[in-house]
Formats: sequence, C-alpha cells, structure tokens
Amino acid sequence: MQHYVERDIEKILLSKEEIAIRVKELGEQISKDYEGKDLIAVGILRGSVVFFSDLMREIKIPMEIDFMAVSSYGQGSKSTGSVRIKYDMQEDIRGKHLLIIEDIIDSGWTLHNLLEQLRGRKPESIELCCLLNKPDRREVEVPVKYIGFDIPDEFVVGYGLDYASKYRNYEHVGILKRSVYE
Ligand SMILES: O=P(O)(O)OC[C@H]1O[C@H](OP(=O)(O)OP(=O)(O)O)[C@H](O)[C@@H]1O
Ligand code: HPA
Repeated sequence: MQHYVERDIEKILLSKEEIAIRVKELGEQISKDYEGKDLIAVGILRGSVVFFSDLMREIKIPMEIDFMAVSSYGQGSKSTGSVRIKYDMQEDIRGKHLLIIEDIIDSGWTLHNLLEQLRGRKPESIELCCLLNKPDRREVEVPVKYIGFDIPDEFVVGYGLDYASKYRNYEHVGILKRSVYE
C-alpha cells in the first residue's frame, strides 16, 4: 500500500537507511562522552519521539529518559522571550548530566529559551542533540553539540516531523510540496 505522505512530498531528503547510520554514530559518540556520568536524556515532544526512540537504543551506557512539551511564544515570527512549558519532565535534574533531544533547530528560539530555563534547575551539565539543523534560518546562536544533519531551508516532514499535525508517521524525511502549504 502506498504511504499517504508520498502524494505530498517533493522528494525524500534523508532515507531511513541514511538516518539509521547517522543515529548509530551519534549514539556511539554520546556513549563515549557520557561514560561514567549520570546521564538523563530529555526528549522534546512531539517531534523528537521517533528520533528519540531510535537514538536511545544506540546509547550503550546506563541512562534515564524523560520528556517535555514546550511552545515558543509568538509562533510564526518567533520572538525572544520565554518558552511555555506545556508538560514538564518528572525527574529532578540537579547534579545530573542533561541531554536535550530535539528533532529540528530552525530559528533557534525554542532551544535558546529552553536552555535559559533549564540552567536554573542546576544540572551538572546541559548539551543539545538535534537530528536536523537548518543553519540558514538561525536567528539566535545556540550551542548544539550533537547534530545529525545540516539541511537546506526547505520544509521537511516525516520521522516525527509534522506539518499541521500530519506526516509524522513517515519513515523517511521528505521535503513537503509547496502546494500543500502555500
Ligand atoms: O528553532 P525554532 O524556530 O524554535 O523551531 C524548532 C521547533 O519547532 C518545532 O516544534 P513545533 O512547535 O512544531 O512542535 P512539535 O515538536 O510538536 O511538532 C521543532 O520540534 C522545534 O521544537
Ligand atoms: O522543516 C520543518 N518541518 C517541521 N517542523 C519544523 N519546525 C521548524 N522547521 C520545521
């Protein structure tokens, strides 16, 4: 059966096979960097769920997991200011090494604002891990230690990423046809 997403995408940007190779590399790097450390990985809902579940299985050291859901104020023309926490993590991160897992960094405001808030909770360290990075869209500098892929300024869906809450359940990352959103 043809996947419904295929009707609406221009082309596949990253196949599930390419993604799997890169996710394995990231998992190996994270496993080395955090060996002997108290690691907690926190996934940002909802876009990161597919990446998160694949990545955690490539991390070969003890770890905790948790989740948050956030939204930036002023979506569209995303502005400075705070991020609204819609669902907070359940674990206390004081003294732990926190690794935030995101699907994509675009303007950078979501992660910039989230970092500000989480620093106040006094984790031992905080690092960011994003599957996708759109460097051409950045409005604020954000230190992302682990990046899966730099991608062009195109709207992408699949592997957890959505447009209007659809397309998350597509196994590849595809470029959405402009006719879908213009
Ligand atoms: O760098 P920025 O310009 O701030 O954009 C990146 C954010 O936008 C997306 O979230 P979205 O609000 O679409 O929520 P979702 O994860 O539920 O899809 C994505 O998951 C990041 O959180
Ligand atoms: O290209 C994208 N796709 C899905 N969600 C996003 N949020 C920022 N950029 C994107």
